[in-house]
Amino acid sequence: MEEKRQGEVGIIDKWLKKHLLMYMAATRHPMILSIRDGSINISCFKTWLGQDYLFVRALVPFVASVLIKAWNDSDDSNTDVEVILSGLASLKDEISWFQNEASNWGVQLSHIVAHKATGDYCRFLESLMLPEVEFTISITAYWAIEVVYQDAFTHCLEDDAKTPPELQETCQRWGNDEFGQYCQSLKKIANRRLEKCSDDLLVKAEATFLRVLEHEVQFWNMSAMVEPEDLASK
Ligand SMILES: Cc1ncc(CNC=O)c(N)n1
Repeated sequence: MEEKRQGEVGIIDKWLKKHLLMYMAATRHPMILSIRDGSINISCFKTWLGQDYLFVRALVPFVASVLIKAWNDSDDSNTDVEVILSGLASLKDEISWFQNEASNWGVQLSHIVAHKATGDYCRFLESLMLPEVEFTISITAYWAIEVVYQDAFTHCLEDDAKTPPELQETCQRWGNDEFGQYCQSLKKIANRRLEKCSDDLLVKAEATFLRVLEHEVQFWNMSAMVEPEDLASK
């Protein structure tokens, strides 16, 4: 039987256990904890909003490249393509949400300049878009990118969280059940590919997972910095 027996852990769960500290650094970053306990400085949130808008726009061609790889090499490409396509489609809605949210907070998106962490992360996405990067690697990266936000923002919506009301909608964007299900679908595709790939590819995929976590930590670190113009106005 090829099917995994119930209770048997997949490769990704083994990685999560092995790299728990790194995973927690990305999903329980001080910036997330400050949203959850209500102590967040709103100018950090605004920095994050503008920079994440740039990141999400760069995510579109990356997800499109994952889609093409699913179409070309997946062993179960019908369902894989459908899953990835729904993620790609929802990015359109997400970009509109950023534009609307930015206007509500008085953040001028046309004036946003990428900080180093944003540029580094976008260049990493570009490197993964190259045709020679295998589908197994790119779907693993895609799952990791999504699950960090899903896990982090779900944490901000728990019963005992003191997330400020004006940030709840943001947390809902990534902390809702449907997005949780979506991340599970990506995880299933990635696990299926990882179970049957070569040892060499498995090592590469694990390193890619860790690099996503590092970029996520750097991205939160950057967001937690207050913009110079915000300091000047205090
Ligand atoms: C830096 C970063 N990582 C992951 C996500 C979540 N994916 C799409 O929205 C995001 N928005 N930003």
